[in-house]
Amino acid sequence: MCGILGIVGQSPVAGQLYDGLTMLQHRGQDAAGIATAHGTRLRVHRGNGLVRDVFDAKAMALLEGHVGIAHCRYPTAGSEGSDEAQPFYVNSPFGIALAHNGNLINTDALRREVFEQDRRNINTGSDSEVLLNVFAHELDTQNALTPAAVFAALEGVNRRAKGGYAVVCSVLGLGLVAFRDPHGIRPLVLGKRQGAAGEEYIIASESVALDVLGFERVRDVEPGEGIVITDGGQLHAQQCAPEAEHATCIFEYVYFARPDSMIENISVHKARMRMGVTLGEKILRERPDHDIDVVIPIPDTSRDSALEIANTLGVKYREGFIKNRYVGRTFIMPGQGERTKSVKRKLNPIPLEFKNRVVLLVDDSIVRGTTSQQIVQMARDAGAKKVYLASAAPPVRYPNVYGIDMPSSEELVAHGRSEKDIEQLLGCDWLIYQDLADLEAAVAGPKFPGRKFDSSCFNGEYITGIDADYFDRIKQLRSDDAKKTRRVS
Ligand SMILES: O=P(O)(O)OC[C@H]1O[C@H](OP(=O)(O)OP(=O)(O)O)[C@H](O)[C@@H]1O
Ligand SMILES: NC(=O)CC[C@H](N)C(=O)O
Ligand SMILES: [Mg+2]
Repeated sequence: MCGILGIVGQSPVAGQLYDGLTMLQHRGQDAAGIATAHGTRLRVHRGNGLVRDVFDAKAMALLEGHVGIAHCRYPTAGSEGSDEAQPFYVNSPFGIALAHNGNLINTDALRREVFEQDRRNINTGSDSEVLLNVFAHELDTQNALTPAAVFAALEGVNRRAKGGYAVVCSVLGLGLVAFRDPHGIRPLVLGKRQGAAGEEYIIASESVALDVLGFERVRDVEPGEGIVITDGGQLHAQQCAPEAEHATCIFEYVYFARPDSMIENISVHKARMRMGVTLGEKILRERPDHDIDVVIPIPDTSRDSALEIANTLGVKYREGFIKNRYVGRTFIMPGQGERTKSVKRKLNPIPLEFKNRVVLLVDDSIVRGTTSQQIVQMARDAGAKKVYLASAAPPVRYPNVYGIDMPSSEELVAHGRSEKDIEQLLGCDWLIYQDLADLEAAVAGPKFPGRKFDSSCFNGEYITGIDADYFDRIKQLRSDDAKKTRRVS
């Protein structure tokens, strides 16, 4: 998952883009970049690393302009190289920089089309560079640079691109353009702020970026909608795709987003708390006479649901694992070796919370099982009498193809295994998963009962439809083995 944002301000925006990007760092730790529009030039600075590593004072000073976009990357396509850091830039038409969160599922076909029909070269393995060139071509055919021309171009993009995409672009001579795929798989939110000379706007992956910069949340960008905010601060919005089923990725609520974000008018924090209540109720249904002494979260993301499980069970909640604040998120690290090593460096137990107790460890999700396998052992080593494990999400059995890098089902611990098999593999005394219907109801909450989500990694139902051979192709390109081979060669 990547983090994206764009700002149209009345004063230089580079510093604000930097601050906003640090609020989205949890969405991508591999690379970061900013592009600003200044007169007739688009200034771009990008590179591998965390936001704080990529930018220094000199780079920031060059990022002049009152309009700009920013990106932090968690790769799902191409390589991890610095040439695939975003924003991407094309000089024709007009000069466009683009930042993309998501993943296209027809990249290969589009790449061929772009080369053969649109006569554009794609220089990297990135799906986002392909998307930029599709947009550039469609805008070029409009022979105008107006909001109406952009909306017509976006109709073309939405016809051609398939998959998950939330996008911000800086178009020289016009302003900021944003759009979201017709199903609204990836999140995108619009905010505004009163400047001295009128309104200033922001568009970002998550509302936390708005909070820190003093923008008020206006609304989500609608699925299939295009938004143009001109350099002068005029906002234009139009639907650019035929109506399609709205299905935001449920994994945003489970793991990706920060709890202090609002996505589609749902508080991520509250959604996670409700997941805890429903899972607590399931535990009580399955084991009314349970012997759990203490509920312990596996920090960070599981905390909200773990607390509510404890409240529902009427059992103590204890922070038994202390997180090293200088180690990032392990799941979005690129290689399995690094992920495995990082769990130990990241989480350390406080033995007195485990000694002679029956502990219920709670995680938000179990994907490859990297975290849970080690944590269960750590709990035993710390003296736990019995170790139970609860997952606030159902078993992840299918690849994600819309912006989460889990391309190969064989790498998923739950793939092809029963819950009993997984319990054994993870080495716990009892493993309990949330049911999918409960997860969906918990996220929808009382305000949006029956709301539909993209839950493909749990049920294998892909909202865009998917070619039968797609999974084999991405497995060859993006499995951990394929990445390892690429790094060595
Ligand atoms: O089964 P796995 O493949 O290990 O993946 C799932 C784990 O990875 C994530 O934690 P992460 O360390 O990325 O971030 P967090 O600190 O936000 O929980 C998630 O919260 C689970 O703990
Ligand atoms: N996680 C994402 O949103 C990734 C964006 C894009 N597919 C890339 O790999 O750079
Ligand atoms: Mg975690």
